[in-house]
Amino acid sequence: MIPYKHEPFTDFSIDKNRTDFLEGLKTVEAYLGQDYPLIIGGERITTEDKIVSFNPSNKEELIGRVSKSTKELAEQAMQSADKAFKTWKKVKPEIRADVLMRAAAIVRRRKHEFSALLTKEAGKPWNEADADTAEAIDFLEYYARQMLRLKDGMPVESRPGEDNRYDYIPLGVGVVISPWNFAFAIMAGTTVAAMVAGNTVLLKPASTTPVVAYKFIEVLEEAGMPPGVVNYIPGPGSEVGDYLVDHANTRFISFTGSKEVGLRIAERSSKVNEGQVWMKRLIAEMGGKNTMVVDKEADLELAAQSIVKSAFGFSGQKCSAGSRAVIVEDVYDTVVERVIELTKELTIGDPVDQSNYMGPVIDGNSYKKIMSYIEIGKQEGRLVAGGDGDDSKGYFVNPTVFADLDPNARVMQEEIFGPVVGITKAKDFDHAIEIANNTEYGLTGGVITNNRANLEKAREDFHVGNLYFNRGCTGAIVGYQSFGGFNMSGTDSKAGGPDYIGLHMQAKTTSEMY
Ligand SMILES: NC(=O)c1ccc[n+]([C@@H]2O[C@H](COP(=O)([O-])OP(=O)(O)OC[C@H]3O[C@@H](n4cnc5c(N)ncnc54)[C@H](O)[C@@H]3O)[C@@H](O)[C@H]2O)c1
Ligand SMILES: N[C@@H](CCC=O)C(=O)O
Repeated sequence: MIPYKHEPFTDFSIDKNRTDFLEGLKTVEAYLGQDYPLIIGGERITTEDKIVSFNPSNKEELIGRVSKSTKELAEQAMQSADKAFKTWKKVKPEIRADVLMRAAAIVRRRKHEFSALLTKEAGKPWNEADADTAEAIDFLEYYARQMLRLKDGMPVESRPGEDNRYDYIPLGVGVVISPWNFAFAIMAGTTVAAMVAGNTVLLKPASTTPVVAYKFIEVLEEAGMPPGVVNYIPGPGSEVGDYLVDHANTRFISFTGSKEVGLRIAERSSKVNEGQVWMKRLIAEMGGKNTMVVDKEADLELAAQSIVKSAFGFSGQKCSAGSRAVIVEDVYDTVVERVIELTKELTIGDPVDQSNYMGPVIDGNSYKKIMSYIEIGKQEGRLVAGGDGDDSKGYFVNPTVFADLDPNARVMQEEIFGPVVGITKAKDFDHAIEIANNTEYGLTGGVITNNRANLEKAREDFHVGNLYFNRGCTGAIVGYQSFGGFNMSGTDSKAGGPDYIGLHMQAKTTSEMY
């Protein structure tokens, strides 16, 4: 097997690549508005009640109507996953890994179609959609290889006349609950990490982006996944999610989403229900309130560029987004001025048009939430860019910058999950790190400085799971910058990291005397 290397991003300055992406859009446009069933035990099940997926750039454009799971259907899926586990766990790890490698090849062949679907269903600009698809391919390639690394367990010591072994075995049925913001990569990555380890999966994708998840299950089937190994059961989190989290047969839950839902799952999953003979394992990846720190000895253009890119890439709808900046007072005015200039240059509109840097936010609820935070920001700080939006056709919020905020202001503390960045002034570098740490989250952070001692100070004291020096704080690459955070950002389960697959297994010791 060739060594893992991440999937390169598409260079859209090349004519051929632009044409290919436009072809992808045409392919997707030809299947817009279709109905999609649930997939339980390989069987297609259609329900009357539907989840309706719209294009967030154009509320009138229907992406698809997806059958909606109920508790009864979730129960059926649980039984099917339970049955499939009995055989899937015995399938050789090499064969399980093979399904992922084949799936990666299929997605790679249909790369621009998948990205175009993300542009339509999630409102992703071309480069962001391309990165999401590339990350999905990376998860497939990387986790397949990681499984092969773990398939023979770990070496342990033996004594004369004794053979000791340390093997990894799968856990059981896992519930995978995924978010809409990396509708392909995170949905696919969390699903295949669980299945390649020999578990079976109940996948509940986010209700705003269920179509891309359906298309991915089709890919897994084409790649040789047996029926029942991954069951596709979109449905309301409050009904289907709670039911499966509480279920006595659920062995583990892999959740990615907000702090609020993550904590609810943590609480419910810790309760032992009737018939349950294990403590459920929880992998939770939650929100962030991530800070870009700018020192006085720094490349100030790089600082401004990094703040803007981290804040407004995919309209700030990344858990990694740099939603706050802390700038040392000596360079504060210069950096803020440049951030304002760069922000005002950003283009916003339907991401189908490649020239738009930013597309919409995901839906009406998100639009309302972001606009209400913008009103709060106007009371708390100095609005220096943006501050408005337009939801007449789609959900567009202009990139918004608040300066001169108190570090404890709400817009500096609460996850807004939209194109809003708050800026505050620090007396010196130590003060900047202190402010950067004054949040309940601990996901990503960035430091822009040319001072080696300050970089080392940040390495030790800036308490985040993913810390970046002299670059922005988004865009972790599978296998290179394993991703996951501290504190209220989750269980620091590092997606795309060398120990991630291990979280989906349990170690068994056997000791034989000769
Ligand atoms: N740390 C990470 O790796 C990471 C990655 C992406 C997104 N996020 C976070 O996700 C959030 C945005 O995504 P979102 O809006 O989809 O989050 P969300 O918490 O609203 O929803 C996430 C998933 O949970 C489901 N859900 C809702 N209620 C549930 C319940 N009671 N039981 C079980 N499942 C339930 C939803 O249907 C969805 O599938 C942000 O907070 C962002 O920071 C974190
Ligand atoms: N892994 C992504 C963020 C995922 C959450 O939204 C990044 O590093 O930007």
